[in-house]
Amino acid sequence: MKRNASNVKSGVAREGANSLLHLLPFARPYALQFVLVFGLIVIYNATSVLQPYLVKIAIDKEISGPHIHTRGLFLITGIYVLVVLLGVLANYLQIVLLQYAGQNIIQKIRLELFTHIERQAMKFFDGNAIGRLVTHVSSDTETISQFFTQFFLSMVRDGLSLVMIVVMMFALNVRIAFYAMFLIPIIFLVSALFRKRLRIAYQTTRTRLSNVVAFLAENLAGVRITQMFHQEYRQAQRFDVLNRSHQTANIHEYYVSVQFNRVLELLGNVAVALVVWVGGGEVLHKVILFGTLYAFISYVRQFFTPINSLTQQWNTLQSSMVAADRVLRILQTKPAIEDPLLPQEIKSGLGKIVFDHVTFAYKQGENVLHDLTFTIEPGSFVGFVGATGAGKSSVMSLLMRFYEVSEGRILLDDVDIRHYRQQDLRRVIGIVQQDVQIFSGTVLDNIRLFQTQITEEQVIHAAKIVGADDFICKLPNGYQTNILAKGANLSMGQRQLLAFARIAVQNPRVLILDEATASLDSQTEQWVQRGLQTLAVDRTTLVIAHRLSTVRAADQIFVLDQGRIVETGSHSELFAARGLYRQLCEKSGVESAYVLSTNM
Ligand SMILES: Nc1ncnc2c1ncn2[C@@H]1O[C@H](COP(=O)(O)OP(=O)(O)OP(=O)(O)O)[C@@H](O)[C@H]1O
Repeated sequence: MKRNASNVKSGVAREGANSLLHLLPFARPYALQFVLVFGLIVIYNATSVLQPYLVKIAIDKEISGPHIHTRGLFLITGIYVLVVLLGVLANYLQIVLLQYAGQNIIQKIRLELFTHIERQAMKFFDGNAIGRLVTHVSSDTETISQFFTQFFLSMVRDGLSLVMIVVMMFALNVRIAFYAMFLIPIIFLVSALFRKRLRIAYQTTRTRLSNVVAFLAENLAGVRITQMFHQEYRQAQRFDVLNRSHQTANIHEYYVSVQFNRVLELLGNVAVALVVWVGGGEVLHKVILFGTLYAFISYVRQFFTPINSLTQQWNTLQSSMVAADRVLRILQTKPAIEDPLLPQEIKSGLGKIVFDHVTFAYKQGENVLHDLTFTIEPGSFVGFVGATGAGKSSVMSLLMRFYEVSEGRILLDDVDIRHYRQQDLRRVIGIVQQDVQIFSGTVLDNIRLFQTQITEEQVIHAAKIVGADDFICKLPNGYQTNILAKGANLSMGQRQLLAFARIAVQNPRVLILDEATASLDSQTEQWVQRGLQTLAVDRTTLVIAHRLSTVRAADQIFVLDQGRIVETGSHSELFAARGLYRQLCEKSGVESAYVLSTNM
């Protein structure tokens, strides 16, 4: 069992390492910077090991020698200062270059990730929570950059530093060097023991922090519901539990880290004591000079810094591997819907729509639409009605090609929509949903969706057509008014009118209204209806409405039931047929009153 677990673990590590390798091409353009960084690290390390050696020369030759050489002492002090300055400069340049490369690498990975996510079909978003995608684009890329900056830096700088220190010690005196090395196996043993504890502590803290963040994101998004159901106290308690568990993990992480550092410090001091004991004896017996002993003490002290740093880097490596794995998994997910190699131009047709034996399933084997066949004539106004879950929105999603049909085909102006480029298709089909998406920016930006080639005059003209101009002009800065997050400073009806203006600007030949008026009060619904009527002129318009009044004037109404079209006809035909449509009308009191009055 244990073996299995370790096999799984090594498999995960291998995958993580492979993922990091796959991301290396992002670092390739900065190869020169990395080479320069390497050179600068060598200079910096050389200056570090040179410093104790210069002091040794000063002590042995100039201070404790038979003659006092003030000039020599001055010269060595000067060289020492120059060496220190060179080290500082090399270190500074190395950090700047490495950060430059690291930040450029994340910027490129982030852009690639974002554009890749944007190209994905809706199926991808069904399986990947938005919160997680945000984490991948923001913090996972940041973690990967630490691999290029911290991990790479530490491996080269600290690894080289250890080698240089050991070489210097052996060059100075082999016997004392052996004594100084005496503790190395113990240091490695301690490091290995702590590495595991540090890794677990680090991962626990990260996991608990992401729980806190996920809870926070979910709750802030649903804060209205929390307030509506007076759940503030209960949610705060749940948050407190998560927050405390993160606090405990964080304190434990520091505790392990401090323990490790102190043990290392203790071992370092034991090593110094050993060197003082053995080296001091050698000085007394005049085998070595005092300066050499000083240099040894300095090297032993220097020796522990890279060991500490290298041990800590395992955390960076582990988290970079996990992050690289997640990022790569997204980058390697091919969009479920691809454009054809030789796309067909969308000709200026009128917007005829044909569903030809269309069957569709979100999950294989669970069909939600069954063998739908119908034709919508260009410029007509059709309604889709049916109980919740009947499949109305799914029909529209297929027409927009957010999902791919499982069987059959959909034609727009007699061409299978799979022969068009998705961009072209969506340019000629406009959709307005009940929940209007508002972006940060001005009213103008939101209507023209940041397409600056659309002039302000065109935007104003579009707003006038749908009747949005009136309320926009009353806003503090008119079209230049900044809209608050999620359109908080606009009413639901105003947001709908804004969405209509968006459509009017784009001037698509097909218009889809997905329950656009479902939650408006009757006054607002009236002006939204007026906007809609103007918008629908000369366009094929498909409306989904729970309020049947929205579609009673439709040329044709499709009644859906469990993914099948069960009735088709005009309002009066369907009402007279006394089928499902009539039942739906009678269920909604307002509708039946209207319908009955018009039928009498
Ligand atoms: N993204 C999805 N993944 C899996 N199943 C889905 C998804 N979207 C809808 N469904 C399922 O497909 C069926 C049809 O849903 P659809 O949203 O098309 O119905 P609808 O008639 O528009 O309902 P409503 O009026 O409530 O919006 C339902 O059973 C629903 O649970």
